[in-house]
Amino acid sequence: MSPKPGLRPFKWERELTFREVFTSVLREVYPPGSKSLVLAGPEDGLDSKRISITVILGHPGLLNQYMLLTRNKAGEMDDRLANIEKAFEDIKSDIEKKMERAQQSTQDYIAQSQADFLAKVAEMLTGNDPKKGKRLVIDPSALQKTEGPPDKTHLVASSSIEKQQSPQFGSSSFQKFDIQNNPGEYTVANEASKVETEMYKRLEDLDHRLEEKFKAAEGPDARELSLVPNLVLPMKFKMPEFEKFDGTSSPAVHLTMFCRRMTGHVDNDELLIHCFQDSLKGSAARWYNQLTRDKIRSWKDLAKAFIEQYKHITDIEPDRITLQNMEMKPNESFRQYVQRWRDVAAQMNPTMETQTQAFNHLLPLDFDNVSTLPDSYAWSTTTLPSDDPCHCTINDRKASLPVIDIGEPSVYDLVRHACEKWGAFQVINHGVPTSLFHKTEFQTRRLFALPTEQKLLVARPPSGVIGYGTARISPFYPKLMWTEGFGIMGSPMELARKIWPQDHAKFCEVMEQWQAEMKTLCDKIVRIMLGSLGLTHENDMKWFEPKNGSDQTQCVFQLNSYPVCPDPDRAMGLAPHTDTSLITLLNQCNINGLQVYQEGAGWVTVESVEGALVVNVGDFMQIVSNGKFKSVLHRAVVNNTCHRVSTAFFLGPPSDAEVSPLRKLIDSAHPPLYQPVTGDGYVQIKYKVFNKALESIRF
Ligand SMILES: O=C(O)CCC(=O)C(=O)O
Ligand SMILES: [Fe+2]
Repeated sequence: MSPKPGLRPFKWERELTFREVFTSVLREVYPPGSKSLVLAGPEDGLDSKRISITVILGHPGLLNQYMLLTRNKAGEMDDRLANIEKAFEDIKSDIEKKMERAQQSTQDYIAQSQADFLAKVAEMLTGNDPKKGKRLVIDPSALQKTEGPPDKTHLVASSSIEKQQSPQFGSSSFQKFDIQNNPGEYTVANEASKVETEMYKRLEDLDHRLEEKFKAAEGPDARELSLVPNLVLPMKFKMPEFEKFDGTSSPAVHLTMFCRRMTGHVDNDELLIHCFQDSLKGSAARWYNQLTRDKIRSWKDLAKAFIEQYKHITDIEPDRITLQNMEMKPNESFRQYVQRWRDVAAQMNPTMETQTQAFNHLLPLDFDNVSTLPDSYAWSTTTLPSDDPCHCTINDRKASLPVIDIGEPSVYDLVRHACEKWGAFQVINHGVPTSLFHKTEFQTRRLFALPTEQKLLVARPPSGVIGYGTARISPFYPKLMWTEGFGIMGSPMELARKIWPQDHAKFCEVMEQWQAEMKTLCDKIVRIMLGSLGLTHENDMKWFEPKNGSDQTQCVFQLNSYPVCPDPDRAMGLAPHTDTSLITLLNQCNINGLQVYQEGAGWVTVESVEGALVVNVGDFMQIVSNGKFKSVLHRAVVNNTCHRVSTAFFLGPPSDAEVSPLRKLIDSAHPPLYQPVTGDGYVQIKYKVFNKALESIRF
């Protein structure tokens, strides 16, 4: 409201208590000695909501038109204020007492309700008929004082200024008065009664809600909900920990894993049905919950319904190649990667490869903690394909792999002969320092002597080459191999730093030196091999020469470890394979284990010669030589006396180089035997068909 016309308004706005309204206005704004003042009523701008007061200093000529308050009048007001204050204090303390009582009643009631509720739940759980359980009881004495309509106390003030509103329920504003914009009279309600009424209402609500809850709990009979109401849990039965199925992996794999966990109870249909829900989560758990007894009468029914429900997932299961190609993401920890890999593997058809088997092909055994040969490592003749030469047990001791002195004048003939007959030979007098042999072996042993956990810090991904892991050929055989390996390409710095954060320099230095020596020696040997066929690097294998100063050949350096084996006759170090290289330089580190296969002779042990290196003809050399040189089939066996290590350096063509039989070796009598392939293309073929790769590109 606007002030009276003609008055000069003076506004003073601040939050006020009831007391302040009087004391401040009368004593401060109009101090003793003031002649007169005009105190505006609500109609003159008293804004009760904001507890503000507009005091209007009137023009002296107009003063008499308004109510005149003198100091005496102010004294009267003081007295009345004191009375009102006292009344207020009384009301307040009354309210507080009643509030306390009401609060106590509520607490008692809630405690009582909770006790009743728990009793009901206990009854339900123990199988007693919940309907006969205790009813929810409200202690009437606790609420006695709150019954009946709330009474009201009216305080009537003689001045419109004294109007006040009752404090808000639940607010902490008992000290504060609102001045209601309601002329005439003001009322202070009996707040205690209001509080109690409110409480009572809330308690009723609560009672109602609890009753509803009980009804819901009692509602459908627990027996109705169970698929197996008559289930009796076997004595001492403990629910196994299941891997939870969430509707996104293969249902068949899940069923298999579930049944494995339930070993010993697979004939107990009711138990299987009951436990199966524990192996589900999310939408799959919801699917289980809507099953009814008329549909699920046996475990078979449930398994069938489950497969039917999730069969679409089986249709899209990934194949093994998908798995092999799953790379570790840059920001992924190894454990996360393993989990992701397992998840994908779990979607594979179990007949193709079970999850566990699949992962075994990636992570080597913790050899230190195994004293007997696990079944998955036990090889027999039936483990190998029937057309595999491993079936042949002949070992002609008289035949042995040629040892060739590289400085000999007849080296070309010797090499040519060895490559044609054996696909391999041993080379001596090669110029690689003996001390480097020792250092390399030392660092190799140092690496493999580390605890498995530490080696797993640099685990090799399934389709990867570098890092620690099983033999890369492992997925092609049904049994696992007694070996662990570490792949390097170029500098091993990144991996070595993860293994030995402070102490990797020597390892890196030695491994790099060895690779450099091996590369030089490979070049020399390839020249001799090609030369023995009347060819040269420069003219016949242009891709072999460095382009723009950079060497494009692909070199992989593999460290192998074959720990002492408790049952070497039934174990396999490295199963038969040919190398995916032009040539391989192998250091047996003075312990026998390598065997090469020779037509008519069978598996021949390559006797370790101090300081010698084994040269294997690889698949690429067989292609470029148009089959003249044989890529040697070889394997590694294990022993029960000493921990064998070996190092293999594989020299390959640049990944984009076209590899095909060299032209000079082709004429009408010698047509090309192999289709051209790129370096990478052939590696992919090998990943798919393994030992049949050469055959698969044959014309
Ligand atoms: O350790 C051995 O003797 C054989 C190693 C081997 O053949 C390979 O790493 O490819
Ligand atoms: Fe090999």
